[in-house]
Amino acid sequence: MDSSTPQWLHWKQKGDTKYNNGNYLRAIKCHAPSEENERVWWLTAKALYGLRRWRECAACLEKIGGLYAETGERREVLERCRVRVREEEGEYDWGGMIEGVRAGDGKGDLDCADYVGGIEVRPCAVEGHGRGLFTTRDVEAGELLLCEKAFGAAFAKDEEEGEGDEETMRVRAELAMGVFVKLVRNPSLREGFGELFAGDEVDEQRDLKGEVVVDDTFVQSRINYNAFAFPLLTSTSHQQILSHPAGISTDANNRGIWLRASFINHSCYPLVRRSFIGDMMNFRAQADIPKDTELKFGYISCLEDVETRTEMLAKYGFRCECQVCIAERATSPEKFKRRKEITKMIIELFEKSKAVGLHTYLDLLGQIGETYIVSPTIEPRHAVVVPIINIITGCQSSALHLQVIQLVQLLLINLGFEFRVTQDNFRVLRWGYLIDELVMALADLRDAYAALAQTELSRDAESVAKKCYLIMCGEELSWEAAYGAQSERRKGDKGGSEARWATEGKWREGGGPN
Ligand SMILES: C[S@@+](CC[C@H](N)C(=O)[O-])C[C@H]1O[C@@H](n2cnc3c(N)ncnc32)[C@H](O)[C@@H]1O
Repeated sequence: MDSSTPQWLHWKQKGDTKYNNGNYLRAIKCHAPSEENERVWWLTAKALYGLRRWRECAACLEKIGGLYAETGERREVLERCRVRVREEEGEYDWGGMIEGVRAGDGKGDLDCADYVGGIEVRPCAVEGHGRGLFTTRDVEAGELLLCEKAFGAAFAKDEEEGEGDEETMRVRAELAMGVFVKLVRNPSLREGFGELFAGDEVDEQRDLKGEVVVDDTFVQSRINYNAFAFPLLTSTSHQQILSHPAGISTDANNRGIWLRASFINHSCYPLVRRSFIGDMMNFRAQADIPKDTELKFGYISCLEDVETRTEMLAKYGFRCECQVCIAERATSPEKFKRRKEITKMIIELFEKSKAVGLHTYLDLLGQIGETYIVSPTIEPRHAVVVPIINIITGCQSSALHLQVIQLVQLLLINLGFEFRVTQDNFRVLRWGYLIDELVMALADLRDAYAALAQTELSRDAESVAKKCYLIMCGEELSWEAAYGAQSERRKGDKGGSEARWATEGKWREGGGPN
């Protein structure tokens, strides 16, 4: 230090350098020893904001406000702190967040706080499952259980610009580098990151003080087990899934890591659904869930067959023994063969536009059902989804509203839902397995009831459809554009449902039951 430099200025300059390098905690330590200097407090407040310590940041700004004249910039940060505190209580401006993602030019780095509702990390009772996320109270289907900002995220370039595997490698490397730099600059974040599952045999280095060394092993071992790809907006990928033949989202090449969400274990029959608005991940309950239940969700697509799922999960170092896997493994090869044959028969009927009545399709769908050895509440009957969706589309084109209603109800039963329908009331009693196609089918149910002037039933069907949409996409605001009165599908475009058939054969207009 130059002897002419006052001590407060020396600490301030040191703190500024640390702050500019993103080393917030050290910045606070440098700034704090100074007297109640306006600029020092302001930098301290900004450092606290960077560390996501909103309440302390607000207290700091209020302190400056009490000592010095107000400035617009400080008022703005104080207001942002207040918004963050409301977010911590579960009050989010979903519309503003969607706008933020759209304005982000391919990046979804949102300035939002985390919300944790009715869940906590606990050790699992099953040996080898480590820790898991459990409900601390009864929760209802659709409830927001977690909204968490990524600890680190890397965003893929546009499809055209990206170069397949090379782009995937770039995104992975960017994520690892971003996490590494963050941990090196902010020692206070190391403990939380270090808590993540890192495999059983990770060889971590310790320094002379016994503290873990932030190196490639420390970062990469945790990224391997906890990071995953995510879309910028799940509402967009929901539409893509419905309109792409193979049901694959083209918008999930970004990669991120979330600390709290990382404690959730896998099941092929998930109880929660994860969705994204930028780098904010939402977990919503997919059913009414009692207190003290372990929440699980699908690490991989649960629509794959059990061999593929087992292979995909092997990279996480475990074999899934959930209810679906157990049932599927116990099903004989003959039953799988029969399932395939019947599905093929249904496709052929469609392709040849044979004049068959709905009862023929219902009979064949029933035969698919007989190839399952347990109830759909245990193992959802995925094999009926594509046929039913296509038969619904066929019925719609012939204005067969009663048949649409019958088919959507059949789909619900095959996915493990239980419901009650009276003359003026349609209510879900038990939530089953949620898939993107179900939202579309429930919107069709709403339209079919409306066409038959069953207004109350149409309203109830829409409310169930909207709840499913909320669970799948995280928010309801985009519902109107996707399925509302002004949406393309209400104007005649059925959201590409015809293309769903293309996985096995091609659906043609005019096919289906008569
Ligand atoms: C993202 S972590 C989940 C949290 C982890 N249980 C913990 O204690 O930190 C993923 C790891 O959890 C374990 N795991 C997750 N789901 C499992 C399941 N269904 N059966 C057995 N182990 C599971 C596996 O070791 C997996 O690699």
